[in-house]
Amino acid sequence: MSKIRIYSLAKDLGVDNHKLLEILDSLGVSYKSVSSTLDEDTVETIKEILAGEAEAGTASAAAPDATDVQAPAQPAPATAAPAPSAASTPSAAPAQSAAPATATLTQNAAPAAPHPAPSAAPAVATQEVASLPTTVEIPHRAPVVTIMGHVDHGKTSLLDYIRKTKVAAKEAGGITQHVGAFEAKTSKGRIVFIDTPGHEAFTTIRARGANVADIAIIVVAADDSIMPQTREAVAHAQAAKVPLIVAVNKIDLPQADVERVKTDLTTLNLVPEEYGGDTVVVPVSAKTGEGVEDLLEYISLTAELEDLRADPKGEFSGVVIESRVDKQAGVLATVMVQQGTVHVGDFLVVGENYGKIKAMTDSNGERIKSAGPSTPVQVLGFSDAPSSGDTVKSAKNEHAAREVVAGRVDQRRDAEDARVRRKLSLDDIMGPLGEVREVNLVLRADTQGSVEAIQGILAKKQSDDVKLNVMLAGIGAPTEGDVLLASTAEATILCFSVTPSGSVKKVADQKAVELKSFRIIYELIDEVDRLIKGNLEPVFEERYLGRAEVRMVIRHPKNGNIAGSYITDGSFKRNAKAKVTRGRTVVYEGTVVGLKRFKDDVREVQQGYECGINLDWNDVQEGDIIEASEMVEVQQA
Ligand SMILES: Nc1nc2c(ncn2[C@@H]2O[C@H](COP(=O)(O)OP(=O)(O)OP(=O)(O)O)[C@@H](O)[C@H]2O)c(=O)[nH]1
Repeated sequence: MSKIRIYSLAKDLGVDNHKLLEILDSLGVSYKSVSSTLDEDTVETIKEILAGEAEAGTASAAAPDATDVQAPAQPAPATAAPAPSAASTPSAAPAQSAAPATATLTQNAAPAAPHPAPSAAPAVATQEVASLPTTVEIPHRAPVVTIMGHVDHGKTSLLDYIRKTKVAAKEAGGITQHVGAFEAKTSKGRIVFIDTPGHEAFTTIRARGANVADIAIIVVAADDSIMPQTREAVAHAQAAKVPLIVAVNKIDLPQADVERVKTDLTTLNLVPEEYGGDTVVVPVSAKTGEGVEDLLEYISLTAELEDLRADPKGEFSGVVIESRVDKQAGVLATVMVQQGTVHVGDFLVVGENYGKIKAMTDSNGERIKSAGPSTPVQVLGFSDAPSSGDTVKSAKNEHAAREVVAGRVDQRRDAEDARVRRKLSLDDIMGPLGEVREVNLVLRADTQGSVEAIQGILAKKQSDDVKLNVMLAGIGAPTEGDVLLASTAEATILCFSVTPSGSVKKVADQKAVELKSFRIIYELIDEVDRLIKGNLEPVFEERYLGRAEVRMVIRHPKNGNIAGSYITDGSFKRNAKAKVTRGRTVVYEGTVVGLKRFKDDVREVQQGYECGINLDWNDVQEGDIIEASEMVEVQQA
């Protein structure tokens, strides 16, 4: 017998994937995903364990106890893991979010109740899980998937095929509007596809701090293999830390070469499972539909492992996917519900605007009254079009919505003011101590050879303190996509022997992304050194400034006691550190908060002059010696 994947074995044995993962955990067998393969010995051991459990189950069935209450009275058909089939009726499939233990049990199968994440999962026996109260658990939600890939590799066709076969056809006369997302019903539950260009899901939306996609499908045409935008798509998915599945499309073409794609994927550090890695590669044809069911099943399996949950009863929050202004209807915004439930009539706040939902439609264009997690809805009711990636919250009433908006306006103004006034404190400059700093880079060069050479040098520059992350390394001039990636990941774009176009430079400027071009490799390396240094924690040392003798104490009605002093050595500066000694004892350490010459505030006073020193301390006495010093950054080699 050859190796078998975990999910295939689960299907063969009629048990839940999580059940198998629990057994593997208890056996100490490591796996990366449900599509990891198992060897023959492990399969035999699993079968023995399950047989043992079945026997024990039969015995306990004879003498039922409290944990068996959920077992069906009649033997049920094996529906726990239906084989993917285009013929399966969508309505028969329990929605993933409707997870309560309503699924019929097979003899060993766990109910379709929410499962704990496999890594965190103690090996709880199936029947114990069945007896746990499901009410305390946050229900599962449907996965949100985005499809990305190189131009013409078939993203739109694949989405269209899924939409055509998996979305209930609209009633005649109904108008289906483009809302940027749709829901597919599969034999494994609901899957939500975002059909805005994948880049947007990962750049515009992520740049605003929201993450809308749970899983990325990277489409690669089997006759073309890895292309520049494939690399970009992979980099985006990796930067967003979402699991990715590779769909090798166009396998119906005679020149299709799936094996070549698999080999090429390894150059992106994506090692297909067949080669011992953990990248799921699914051959499909958007034209004939071959493999599409498998792809949907892999999406569901990945979602199951991700253990995606959201509370429909929790506080509502969502993300704007897209918005447009309709001449007749007004502002139409597509919002992905992430938490809680949104209702017609609710007040929503987005950015510095709010609105009351006048009407809501689902992705089929049907009017709906409410929507729960992982549901894309088109909302009518905003007065201004919100931007993609904006977070949407609800407010109790109009008054509360206004208050939230007013608070945000204030906050923005304060932040703007602060940016103008900002002076860095030592803590700001130094940041948290002892952390490994990361320098994110996007690398563009003229040839594969240059890319590899630069990457080789960069690898040697890493240290315990600084990690260099090359988010994307590609051949050719940087693209706007690179800039968006760099902006989200706070990366610097380094170009070697390639020239960025004017439009790319403009976007980089707008997004405040550093874009630097080099013709000499050592200059590029010098820049990397500078970036590394910029990331090193600066070292400061205290440097002596001067000394003053307190000759009289001046009582000031507002500023307290001021030390009328004579600078005997060096100089004094405002904001310098101050140390006061009386005899041999240090009586005060603080800051020179003010310096005066006669009635004027001054920044600095030199040796030989008299001045008033305000220490923001009232106990200064005649005869005290004040010493001033300042913190200076030490240049590191
Ligand atoms: N033979 C074959 N052709 C396909 C398949 N999928 C897509 N195509 C064709 O490939 C071309 C590009 O497909 P699209 O779906 O527009 O590709 P895309 O990736 O969405 O392209 P952009 O939106 O331009 O980035 C079209 O002519 C499709 O008909 C497939 O599975 N088999």
